[in-house]
This record gives sequence, structure tokens and C-alpha cells, in this order.
Amino acid sequence: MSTPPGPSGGEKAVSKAFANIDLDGHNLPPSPAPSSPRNGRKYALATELVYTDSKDQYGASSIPIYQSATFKQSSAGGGSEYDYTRSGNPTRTHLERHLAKIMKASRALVVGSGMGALDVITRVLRPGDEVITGDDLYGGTNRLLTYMAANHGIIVHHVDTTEPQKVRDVVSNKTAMVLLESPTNPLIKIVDIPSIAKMVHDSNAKAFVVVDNTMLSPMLCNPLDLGADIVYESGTKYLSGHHDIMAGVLAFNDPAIGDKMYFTINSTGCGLSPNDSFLLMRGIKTLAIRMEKQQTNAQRIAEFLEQRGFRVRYPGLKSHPQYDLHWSMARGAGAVLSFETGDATLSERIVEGARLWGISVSFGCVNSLISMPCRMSHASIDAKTRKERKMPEDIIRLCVGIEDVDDLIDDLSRALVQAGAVTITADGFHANGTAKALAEVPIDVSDAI
Ligand SMILES: Cc1ncc(COP(=O)(O)O)c(C=O)c1O
Ligand SMILES: N[C@@H](CCSC[C@H](N)C(=O)O)C(=O)O
Repeated sequence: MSTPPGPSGGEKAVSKAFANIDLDGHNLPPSPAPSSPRNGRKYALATELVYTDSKDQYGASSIPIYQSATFKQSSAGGGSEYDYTRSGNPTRTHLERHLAKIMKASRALVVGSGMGALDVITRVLRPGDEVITGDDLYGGTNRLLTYMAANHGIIVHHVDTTEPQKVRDVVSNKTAMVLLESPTNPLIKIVDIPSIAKMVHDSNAKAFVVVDNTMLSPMLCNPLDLGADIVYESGTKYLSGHHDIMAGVLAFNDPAIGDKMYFTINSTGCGLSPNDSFLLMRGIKTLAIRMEKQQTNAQRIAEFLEQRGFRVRYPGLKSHPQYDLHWSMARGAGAVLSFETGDATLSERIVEGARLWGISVSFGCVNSLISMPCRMSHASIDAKTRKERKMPEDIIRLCVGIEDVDDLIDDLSRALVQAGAVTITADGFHANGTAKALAEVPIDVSDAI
């Protein structure tokens, strides 16, 4: 891995912008609230999400959109806090400081998409470096790593990250990065982040442990507290919450990592635009209330499907084989669940029969979505690899929104009946055929490669 270049124009402007350190050692003001009210108690995250302060000349209660590419300097020597929006912009900085606070990081940076965030992170890799990652991971992540392996000389090991021993077996002094998702997308497998992070750091102090926290958001999990060096997420999902922007977020505690990532963002020009920074900032304020409602709905729907005899993957269900592990790391189960029918054509009929549930990729939005990952979000993983990784072609993913849960259940029930996935009985209806047979076999999270 390369060492970061020394600061030049743009970096100087940003280090100036990060000159204030709060009581917790965060380089954060003016955006966030003070870390604790007068009695010394920490503010709850729901409070921190909403509260922001700024030095705006008119006291604007929401951050103004500094829709300007350039900033006038007071002298020929430049040196003002901002000079050019690719290098830094007040709206983006406000958002980054707010995110650092809520992600419990010393620094956060924002870019144009979740994949953009991973691109920034993986630019530290050099030919010959090795990356260890999961066998169930988001299709776009798999695609980027495959591209890097084919074109940039990176060696990628896909292992079952639900078993830390499998990671241990491949860690070496060539390991530059261990990339984890938990829960995984779409098999909802849980990864023991603290054990893997400790083991990786003990084996190779130079390796970065990177966690994609998109499925939980900072509302439910802080991977930096669990031992990760870098956390990133797609701001397109829960953080913004309305599927009206694309964004990516990165956060770290080590200033050297932050400088390296900032250098890449400034060099490649992928920083989030002022307008999208404003929208992401607005979305974040309602994260707590959205997530609370979404996961309450998700829990009801997961229980409904399980009671009706389907095999359901959701960490809010006691039947999830890694229930305890999940709750040792997270404050909630999130709002993405998947279930199987054992028959891809049947799944297709269910998905197409839903009306309230939009057939759409993505998750974390206020609207409920239904999809077939193997044909949609994970279609970029070829069929042979999906088979090797034991990804069920019939799996249906539900991304639960904030609608009335009974309406969602009604709509899903109608789709299940219409598709012929259930048999109507005196006490309601129950999964039949392949779905029923599948549910009799408990989920084995380590059944992939
Ligand atoms: C787990 C996960 N990580 C990263 C991404 C990439 O985010 P984006 O679509 O914002 O690039 C996605 C979805 O796209 C995802 O599901
Ligand atoms: N066509 C897109 C698919 C995006 S999937 C978005 C999201 N991460 C999800 O899991 O639904 C692509 O090729 O990337």
C-alpha cells in the first residue's frame, strides 16, 4: 500500500476546516450538538441526528446549499477555508461533520454513491495485495472486486466470513484489506466483526478491516467501535431514506486513513455535490423515526411469514441461527429480510402479484420494496458463481418501509394466494409444496463455500 502524499492546496483548506476538537476528541463543530447536556449524560443518537448548529450569518436552521464551484480568496496567496468545491464545500463539510458525530468517527467524507465510497477505499490497493471478503456480498461490490482482480493485479479471496477461522486460514502478510458486510445482502448472514477485526490486526497490523454498514446504518451499528478501521455505506439507502439521491459515506478514526481517502476524493473529483449534500443532511434528521417504524414493520412481516410456514431470514427472529451474535453487535435487526419458496417461477409470480410492494432494487427507503436478488441486485454475479455460493435463485428480498403494516401484510397475503404459494386452511393459510418442504430444513448460515 502506498503512503499518502503530503498536503497540498486543497488538503490545507480541509485541515484548517478540521481545526476544532470537541470533548470526545472529535474534529466536528460547528455542525453537531455538544456531546453531552449539562449533567454530563450523552445525548441519545436520535437527538444527535436532528440537532445541528452552524455559523450561518442569518442563523439559517437548515444548512444553505453553497451552489458555487469556486470561492473568492482574500489575497493572492489563497489560503481561505474553501477555494474550489471539488476540494471542499461548506454544505458538504457540514454534512461530513454531522456524519462523523453520528457514526462515532473522528472524520467522515461523502461521495457520489456507495460504490464510489468503495472505489475510494480500494484505491489504496496495489498489484499483489490480497483482499479477503465474503461469499455473500452485494453484487456491485463483487463486481468491483472482480474487476480489480482482472485488471489491477489484486488477489481476492471469497470465504465464508460467518466462520472467523475461514478468514484466519487465508490472512497473510499480503493481506491489505478484509472487507465485511453484516448482515450480508441478501442471505442475511451475520459476521462476527470484533473477532475477525482482532484476529486480522493481530496477524497483520497493516491490513485494513473495512465494514459495509449499509444494511444497518449508524442508527443500529457502529463498526468502528467493533474494531473496523474504515466503515462505509451507501447513503442512497437508510441515511437519505427517500430514494431521491445517490450518495456514499466513509468514516474512520485514524487521521492518516482520513487524509489518504480525502486525497483520493479530491484527486478524482467524486465528492458529493452541494445539492445532494443538503438532501442527505435533511434525510439523516429523520433516520431514527424511519428506522424505528421500518424495523417494527419488518419484525411483524418476518413473524407473519414464519408463522405461515416459510423459511425466513431475519435477525429479529429467534430462529435465525446467529440471533445472539447479531444482537451482541447491533441495536436492531434492520428492515431487510428474505424468504424462500424453493421455486424461482413461483417467487416470480409472488413478486409480480404484489401491488403495494414496488418491484425494485435497493432498500432503506420509506416505501416497501420486493425483489428477486439473483435477477436484480445480484444479477452481476454470474449464474455459475451464484450456484457455487449456494445463492437460492428463488430467494425473495423484502425491504420494508413505513406504510401501515396491515396493508403490507394484506398485499403480501394476496400475492401469496394468487401465486399459489399457500394452501388456505381453517385458520388462515400455510406455505405449500416446495416452500413448505424448505421451511422444514433449518437455515444453515455456513452452507455456502
Ligand atoms: C450492501 C450494499 N453496499 C453498497 C451498495 C452500493 O451503494 P450505491 O448504490 O449507493 O452505490 C449497495 C447497493 O447499491 C448495497 O446494497
Ligand atoms: N443495476 C444495479 C443494481 C443495483 S442494486 C442496489 C442495491 N444495492 C440492492 O441491493 O438492491 C447494478 O448493476 O449495480
